[in-house]
Amino acid sequence: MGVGKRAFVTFLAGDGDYVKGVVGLAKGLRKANTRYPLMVAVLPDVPDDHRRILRSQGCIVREIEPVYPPENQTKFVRAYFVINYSKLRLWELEEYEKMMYLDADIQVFDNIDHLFDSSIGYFYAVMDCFCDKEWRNSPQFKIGYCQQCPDKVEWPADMGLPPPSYFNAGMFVFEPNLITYSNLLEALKVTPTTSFAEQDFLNMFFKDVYKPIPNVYNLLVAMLWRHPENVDVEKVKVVHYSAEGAKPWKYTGEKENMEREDIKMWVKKWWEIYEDESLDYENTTENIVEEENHCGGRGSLSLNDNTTMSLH
Ligand SMILES: O=c1ccn([C@@H]2O[C@H](COP(=O)(O)OP(=O)(O)O)[C@@H](O)[C@H]2O)c(=O)[nH]1
Ligand SMILES: OC[C@H]1O[C@H](O[C@@H]2[C@@H](O)[C@H](O)[C@@H](O)[C@H](O)[C@@H]2O)[C@H](O)[C@@H](O)[C@H]1O
Repeated sequence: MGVGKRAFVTFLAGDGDYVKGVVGLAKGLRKANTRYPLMVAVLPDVPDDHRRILRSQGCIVREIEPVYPPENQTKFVRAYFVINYSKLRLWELEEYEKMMYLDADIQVFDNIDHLFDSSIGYFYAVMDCFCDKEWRNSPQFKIGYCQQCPDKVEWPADMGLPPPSYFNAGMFVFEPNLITYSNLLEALKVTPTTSFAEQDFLNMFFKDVYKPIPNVYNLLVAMLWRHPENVDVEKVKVVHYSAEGAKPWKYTGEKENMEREDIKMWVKKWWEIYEDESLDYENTTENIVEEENHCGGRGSLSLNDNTTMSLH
């Protein structure tokens, strides 16, 4: 693996509007003064003009091949979740020692570079919630159990052990490694697909090395109404707009819970970053520094401590 090289990485598929999420994420990371670049792992169906937009925002654009699960009759909670198995390609990026994956519907409002210094050998992510109706076919939903409030409804002894801690796969800190990558692909071939697609698969695969981290690093907006007692809004660093109707770039406020004042506030904060031209890569100092360091085209910039971020 790459000695010391670190990067954020997100995933983009299709020619739709998730590209706006990635632009927002790139600008949010820049505003948070991260030291590390943002790579965008794109499927072949991401159009050239979207790739150009991402490069113009200083992102590293890397094409990956899709990963499909074995043929199966499972109905994913959302049909398009099948493309999310392509996240498994990220373990092939061995030129990086550590990477932090972020969904395109995530925004980083505070510097989280310190997460890259976590001990090696573990998989770091935030625990998910089982209360959304999308979990209605799960045993935990059927008895009203959620790991966010394990004492509210006790796990019945006759159902065996309670499920192990289960993470949301929209944000995680991991170490690319070709052996892990090969093991992931081999395991996928023999693992039946389930409702939450690659999120379920990754939870199964990394269950012995998964280390929960505080939800300030991936606040699922549904936590605001499902488990407000577990949320300290003042300390939130990362917001995950995963609830239905919460994607800021297509927010209308019409879906359930979207009329909440706190949702409106987080969507407004996302737009303030997205529309802030001073955060566009071409208007930032590192771009100027880069051009001073390199005659001609954009190369990789040797970061010094006071360099904010080089998205190149
Ligand atoms: O048409 C799509 C759908 C999903 N995604 C990527 O897959 C991630 C997971 O999908 P989504 O955000 O809809 O899942 P959620 O976190 O809302 O459950 C997105 O954040 C994007 O990075 C994408 O690029 N194009
Ligand atoms: O493909 C499975 C997806 O599973 C996760 O989303 C879910 C999860 O958060 C549930 O708990 C919610 O109920 C649901 O709304 C939401 O879509 C990840 O955020 C996403 O990146 C991706 O891995």
